[in-house]
Amino acid sequence: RVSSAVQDKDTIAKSSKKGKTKPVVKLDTNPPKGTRDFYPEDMRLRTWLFDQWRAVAKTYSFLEYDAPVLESESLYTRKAGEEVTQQLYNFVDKGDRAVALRPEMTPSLARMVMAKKGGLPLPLKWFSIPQCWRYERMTRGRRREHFQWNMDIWGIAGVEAEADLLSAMVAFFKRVGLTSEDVGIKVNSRLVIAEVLTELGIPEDKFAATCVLIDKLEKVPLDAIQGDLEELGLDRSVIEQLTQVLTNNSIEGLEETLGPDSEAIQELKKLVELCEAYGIDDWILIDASVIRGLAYYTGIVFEAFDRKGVLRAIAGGGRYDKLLETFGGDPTPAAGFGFGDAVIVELLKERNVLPSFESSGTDTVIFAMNQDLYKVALGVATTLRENGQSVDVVLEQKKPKWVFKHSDRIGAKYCVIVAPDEYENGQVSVKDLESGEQTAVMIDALPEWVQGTD
Ligand SMILES: OCc1cccc(Br)n1
Repeated sequence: RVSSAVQDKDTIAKSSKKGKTKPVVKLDTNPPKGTRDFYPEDMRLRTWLFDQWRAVAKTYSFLEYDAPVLESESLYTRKAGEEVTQQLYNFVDKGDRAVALRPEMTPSLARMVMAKKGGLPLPLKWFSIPQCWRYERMTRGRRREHFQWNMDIWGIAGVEAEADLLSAMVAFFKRVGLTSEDVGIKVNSRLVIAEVLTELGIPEDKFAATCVLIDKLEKVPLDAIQGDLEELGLDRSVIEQLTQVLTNNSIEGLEETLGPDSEAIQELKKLVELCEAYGIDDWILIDASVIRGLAYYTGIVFEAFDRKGVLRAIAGGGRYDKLLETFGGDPTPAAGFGFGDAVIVELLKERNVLPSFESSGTDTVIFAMNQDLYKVALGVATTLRENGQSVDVVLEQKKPKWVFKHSDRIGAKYCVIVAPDEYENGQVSVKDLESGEQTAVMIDALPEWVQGTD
């Protein structure tokens, strides 16, 4: 029985066969709410972006890993009010298990590291490009999935890890044609907040949730989080004093507040020195207002942004030394970043540095002028493919006009025509689709011809 939802007249096309009306449900061709289809041209862009991410990961000697998109919900049941856990794409499966589509990759990575119980030689530098999910009421029509380049270093306690990660982030920006005029990376340390909260007598077990609240303050006025503050037992004056400190955008300014012995100041100074050694200091800004919305960050945090201030954060990351312990694992230092696929593409389009993806990448379209020569064309196609060309065989009898139009539409470079006259001389006709020049080539000489093409 077709569900009542599709019984309405708009979606049923009546097909009358022998007078019987058999309702045919018209398929809704949209992808599920908040998700995207990637048609070939979209896929070429996505593959190009992932190739840039993989190339940088390789030059930084990071190894690729992956994990299921479906995880136990228990990986994300942190009680710090983070957006990412409040918008979990979760459900109970047919085995009555509480599961979720991963909203981020770091907990899966932590699970994988923990599963090896110290059997993994540290430090490890791993990367992944997982599709991550959230279930947001479509009030704002925002996406529910994105691909996020994750780069993480486990086993290094010093800011050397953060500096290497920042350098990798900059290497990507430079690789895709962005400069430090286009993008900056704000750097802060949650130790700044920790030291201020300690000074104000706030117990350490409230730090994470306070950070999440402060991060929310960037988007909503203080009144909107008053309830959360009271729930945390935080006096409004604490937040006002804290936000005062967070307006600092220099180490010197912070030093006045925190004093020269501050651990936060020491680590920020060292990180800046290392960034100078990487040659990326012109990308880096100290900005004490950067908190990031994930509860598990424990030290340095950073956020890449477009300097015109038009777009949302491009990428973000930081140190999360306690994550494994929250899963019952051994204390293991860790730092990493996440880099979404949507904002960076918006930025590249806006800065006009996105390559064109119109061409299919096909080198040669081949067709037989008549059916008798079809098998000859297949042999020629095989020779061209075995010599490394991407070859599109016209699989049905078509007139040259159609073939040239098709070749042009897919952006092929050459068209090989198998025609009776040339074939009698053991040749095919090759048309250079850019110059329009057409020449006869011996079939036996095609490997050399391929080598001579660009
Ligand atoms: O950046 C937060 C996030 C998580 C999962 C999916 C999407 Br879209 N966005």
